[in-house]
Amino acid sequence: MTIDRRTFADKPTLAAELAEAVADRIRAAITERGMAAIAVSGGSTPSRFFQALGKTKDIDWSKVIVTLVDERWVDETSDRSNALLVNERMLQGPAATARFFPLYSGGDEPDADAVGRTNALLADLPEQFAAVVLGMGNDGHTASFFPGGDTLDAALHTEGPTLAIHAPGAGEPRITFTLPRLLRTDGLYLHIEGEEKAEVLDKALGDGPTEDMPIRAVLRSDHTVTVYWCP
Ligand SMILES: O=C(O)C(O)[C@@H](O)[C@H](O)[C@H](O)COP(=O)(O)O
Repeated sequence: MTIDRRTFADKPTLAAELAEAVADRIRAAITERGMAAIAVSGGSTPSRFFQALGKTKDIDWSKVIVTLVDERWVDETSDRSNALLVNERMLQGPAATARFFPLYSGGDEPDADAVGRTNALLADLPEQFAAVVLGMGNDGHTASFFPGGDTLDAALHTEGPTLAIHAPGAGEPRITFTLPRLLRTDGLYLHIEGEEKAEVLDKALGDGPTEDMPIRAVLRSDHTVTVYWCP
């Protein structure tokens, strides 16, 4: 478990610095492997970071695949859609030529057919992500690894690449990359803002079961986690 905690003065500074770190990972992956894939989180925190990254000009965006670490099971017209957020905030301007792999594949429920359709699309992803950017909820969830999730154990321990998960705190049904798949990444970032989330992170770094705070499975993994935080 290696946690590299970085503190920034404010949200715009954090967004610019995180965008630069992810851009560096993308450029390095393109140089080494000819292409780059990144997986990003939805929610309310990443908007500024998406805009900063999407404006980056010195990336060959046509060699970049963008996907989500998790998605709410809603179509892309819903204001709950993480795909909508990424499309509106990141995949504009220079980044508009990137390919986007959605996790939502239609229908009311992420049933076996629907998840099968998503996983078939994701077969075109490179083996290794250049960067994975996680968020965290105040209940200690990350991606859609929610406390009380009906498939939490499988989400934390199987190859996936994705699976459906339902949880009391999740709102709608979710689809999420599994943790083993997300850990196949060059850079692993946790983007959190505000005092409350710093306290949640401190608690998660302490002793206690993973099921209570699933972010612990990430923090206790072999991968270095670089935390980007600002007040
Ligand atoms: O789709 C989602 O909800 C997520 O990807 C989720 O894991 C998110 O990162 C956290 O819930 C933090 O969300 P906020 O940034 O809104 O606090």
